[in-house]
Formats: sequence, C-alpha cells, structure tokens
Amino acid sequence: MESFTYEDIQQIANDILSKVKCRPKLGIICGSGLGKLADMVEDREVIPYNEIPGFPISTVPGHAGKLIFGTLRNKSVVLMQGRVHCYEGYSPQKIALPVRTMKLMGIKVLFVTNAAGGINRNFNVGDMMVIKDHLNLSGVNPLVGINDERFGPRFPPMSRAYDIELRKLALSIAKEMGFADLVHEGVYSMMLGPNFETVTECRLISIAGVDATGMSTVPEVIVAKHCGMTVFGMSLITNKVIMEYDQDATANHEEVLETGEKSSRYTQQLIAEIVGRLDLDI
Ligand SMILES: O=P(O)(O)O[C@H]1O[C@H](CO)[C@@H](O)[C@H]1O
Ligand SMILES: Nc1nc2[nH]cnc2c(=O)[nH]1
Repeated sequence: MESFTYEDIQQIANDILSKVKCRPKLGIICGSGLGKLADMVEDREVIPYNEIPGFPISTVPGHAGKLIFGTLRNKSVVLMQGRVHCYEGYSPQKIALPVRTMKLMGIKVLFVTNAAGGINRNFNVGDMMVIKDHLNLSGVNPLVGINDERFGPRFPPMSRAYDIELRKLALSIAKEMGFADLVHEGVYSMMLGPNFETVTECRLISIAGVDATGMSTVPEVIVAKHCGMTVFGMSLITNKVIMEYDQDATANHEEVLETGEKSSRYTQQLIAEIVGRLDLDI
C-alpha cells in the first residue's frame, strides 16, 4: 500500500512554504468547474502541482492543478485550483496528501467545494447545497494503514464533520444576500466513479437520505477531520440525476463544467462573504 510518513509530508509542506511569502490558515479546495473561485484571490503566488515533488497531478478537465496563495477579503488563503480523485487511479492516501500538507503548512479551516448531481427533487441546476453530512459509498478510506497519532487518532469520530456554526453562517449570509432560495442544506454521497450513477443507485441513495452525489470530497473531509481541522463543505448542483429507467437524457461532464461556468458566481460570492467573517485566530 502506498503511504506517506509525517516526515515526507512535512518536507513537502516546507518546500511549498519556502516558495511563498503567504502564511494562510484557511484552505479552499475547488471542485469541477469551480476553479474561478481563484479569481477572487489577490496578491497571488501560484505553484503548479507539477512543480511540487510528491504532489498528485490533476488529470481531469476543469481542474487546473495549481496551488494559489494570496488574500481573500483580507484573509491569507491557499486554494487548490483543482483536486485529484480516486477514479484517476490515485490511492486514497495520495488523495489525502494535499490535505495533510495543508495541515502541516498551518491550515486550520478547510473549505471543500464540488460539483454534484442533484438527487433531491427540490434542487435545481445551479442551486447550492451546504453539506451537513456525507455517505461514503466509495469503498475507500484514506485512513486505512498504520495510524500516525501526530496526525490524529486511530478511530476518529465522523459525526458532526461539517462545522455547524459555518453551516448556519452560510445559510444566513445567503438570506442576507437575497439568494436563500438557491441555497439548501443536505447530505452528499461519494461513489468511486468514474461512471455516473445508474438509475437504481440514484433511487437507493435517495431512500438513504442523500441529497446530492459526486465522486470526491469525502476522503479530503475524513483526513481533515482526522487531523483536527474545521470543515465547511459546499456542492454546486450541476445536473439533475437520472431517476427514471429509459429516460433519454444522460449525465455528462460537459454539462457539469458548463453549469460551473454559468452558475459559480453565487458560490464565489457566498464563499468570499463567509471567509470575510471568519475568525481565523481559533
Ligand atoms: O467532485 P468534483 O471534483 O467537483 O467533480 C465532480 O464532477 C466530475 C464529474 O463530472 C467528478 O469528478 C465529480 O466528482
Ligand atoms: N457521481 C456524480 N458526480 C457528479 N458530479 C457532477 N454531477 C455528478 C453526478 O450526477 N454524479
């Protein structure tokens, strides 16, 4: 099994920090088609993943593969403009590496975003979902292997993974900003992918209480919680999943990216506003 020691990751974190002036406490992971979040960052310092020895490289369209350091609403941040997924062939441990690297760079709060298919029939394309919990249907877990207590405990709890105060803040900001009708709260599920769900899979997870489905985020959140980070998660609903047998329409990545292009404006505004109000001295 592929594994990375605390010292390996410390080395990567030190290498990265030696290249930038910024010392962020907040990390943001941009989902498919959500890389535009990086446009809000000022005083940028950019490092492509392929210039970071040991870092995984994004291979999927819509994931630029760059670390962007800078300021957002006067807060020092680092953005992952693009993530990696297990279906790209990376081990869950490799998926975990950027999050642990952020931890050892001093990140205390992690925002994770993703593009997801709407399972909840009340969700429309372009809506957002503040994640309140997740269902790991991927069959993988980045914490499998020897546990290094310097990261966290062998058996971490995963209830309340998504910070309740940040969830409340996001919903109240959406109300204040006049787009509360576009923002829901719900449960995200992760399938391994890369195929989109079958009709039966969608019906099953709907019965299980899932509101949106994707192929990412869960490994990052598990690792972030394991190492004590505060986590906020948000999905952009880029498509409605296919719930009827023999329906003509099919899910596709182009639609996912198109919706990201058209609708990520509100996601950007919401995230910027939350960041502006964060107390990062925690
Ligand atoms: O979860 P993110 O990276 O946003 O991307 C989602 O969109 C892609 C499918 O269109 C999959 O990678 C799925 O996980
Ligand atoms: N698994 C999955 N991932 C997605 N990413 C964006 N839309 C979808 C979807 O419908 N299903």
